[in-house]
Amino acid sequence: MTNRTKAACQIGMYGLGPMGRSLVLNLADHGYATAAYNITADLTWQLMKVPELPGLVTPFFNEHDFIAGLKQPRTVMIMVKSGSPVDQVIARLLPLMDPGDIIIEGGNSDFRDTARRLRAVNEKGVMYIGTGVSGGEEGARRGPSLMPGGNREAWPLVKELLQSIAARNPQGQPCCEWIGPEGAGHFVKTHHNGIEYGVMQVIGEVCWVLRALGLSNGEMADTMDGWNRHMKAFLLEITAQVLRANDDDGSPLLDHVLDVAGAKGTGAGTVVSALDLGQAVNILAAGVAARLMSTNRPRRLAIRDAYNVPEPVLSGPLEEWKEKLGLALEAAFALAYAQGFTTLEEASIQYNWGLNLPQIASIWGGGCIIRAQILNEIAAAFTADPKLDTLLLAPAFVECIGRGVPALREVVSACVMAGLPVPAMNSALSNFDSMRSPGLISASVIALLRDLFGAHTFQRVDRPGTFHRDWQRDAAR
Ligand SMILES: NC(=O)C1=CN([C@@H]2O[C@H](COP(=O)(O)OP(=O)(O)OC[C@H]3O[C@@H](n4cnc5c(N)ncnc54)[C@H](OP(=O)(O)O)[C@@H]3O)[C@@H](O)[C@H]2O)C=CC1
Ligand SMILES: O=C(CO)[C@H](O)[C@H](O)COP(=O)(O)O
Repeated sequence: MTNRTKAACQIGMYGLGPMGRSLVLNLADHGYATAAYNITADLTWQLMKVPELPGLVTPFFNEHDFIAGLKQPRTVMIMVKSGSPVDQVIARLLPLMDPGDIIIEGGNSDFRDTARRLRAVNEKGVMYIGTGVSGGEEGARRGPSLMPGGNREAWPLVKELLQSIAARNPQGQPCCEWIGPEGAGHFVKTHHNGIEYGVMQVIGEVCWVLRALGLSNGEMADTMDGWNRHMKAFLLEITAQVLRANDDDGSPLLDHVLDVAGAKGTGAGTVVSALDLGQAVNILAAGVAARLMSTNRPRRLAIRDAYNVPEPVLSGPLEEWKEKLGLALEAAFALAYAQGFTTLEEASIQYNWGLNLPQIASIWGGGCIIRAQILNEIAAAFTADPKLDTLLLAPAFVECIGRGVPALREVVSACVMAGLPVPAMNSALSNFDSMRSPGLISASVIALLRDLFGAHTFQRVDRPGTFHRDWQRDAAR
């Protein structure tokens, strides 16, 4: 450590992978003297090679110097692979820190882990913030959406710093506000990713439909751009970008890409934590399951060979298809975002977090991967009615979903008949049909089956209370 840097840094970044490195540069751009450390020196050297590395960035090569290089009370942000690496890093840093210092952990952590870490760190008097960070590498560099939660008393100490590096939404507000206690910040980020899974799967399915209609990649990209003029969704924007990307030989990159989609786990985390809260997030779950099914390619190829099924082909007037698909896409998006927000609302109640839903919509309005015009409508809906039970009852949603569902139904039906899998669009439709059905006969049947085999009782439409039938007596008759 040089004299210039001795205890001079306002924040330390532990972890210089794509996200940590970008956040370091973002912090320096905003005038924050930043200490940078990575467990292996390679990534630190890579950071030092960044052209015109701002003078405000100071690399460190051991943890003692890194912590000693921070102004007190110290603020350390951890940006490493989620899971046990976070625990390992905390275990190494905590003995070097003092009461009043702050740890900000910004990976995609499970919210229960965050609550556990917060308690452990607090025992030493160190404050803990678990923050969601969204926007990928470019977002982290130029302005991410940030979802901090944990020790509220730490918020005034880091608010200015975090808000200064965050994106601004279309209304000019910083995409960073306090989310809530314990693991609330990471919970909200996980569910952001769950929505991301759902809408990415919908987009992928729409691309497949366009391909089955015979469109070239460029035509598909133009179609996305057309829809995106009013949907203003970042994921649609980058879909057009990837559809236009060419390989080195000038051929479309998409045509060379293996049909296997990875997943680091936040989608599954969304589904599990939603189920824990009694929420069925079937559109988001369809996104998770579709990626899982893509991964075993040898098995898929063996099944394809065993059944010898032809590639799906769709036909019909192209302009009509595009119009239907656009409406179906909008409705499926609306249903996916609605599922995400319903779980947030439920988490807020069950965990007593006091989540500010309009504010979360506004934080997601810029910087993050799921930013889109629809978030303005979501913010407006929860502002107009803070007790709104479901977005499906908000006037803007009633209009969008009501308009789009007939088209969604036609698209899903045609795909089912052609053998083109559209699990997310199908789930969106099933979700809507289940929610708007006056009587779910299937549920009544299940209620009786459970009563028959397990004496679980059932309720009646004509009388209050719970009932059990003497099924043995029926059988004896
Ligand atoms: N990439 C993205 O788009 C986004 C990522 N995130 C989350 O941010 C976090 C960082 O992501 P990203 O930058 O992409 O990189 P990775 O998730 O790939 O994590 C890489 C970093 O973790 C460090 N690391 C791994 N194991 C350990 C360990 N046991 N002890 C100390 N350091 C360790 C690596 O150091 P080394 O290489 O030297 O081992 C490297 O600095 C993750 O939780 C990720 O889920 C959040 C939003 C977006
Ligand atoms: O958090 C993110 C975006 O919001 C990360 O890019 C995350 O890795 C995406 O999830 P997955 O790897 O499961 O696709």
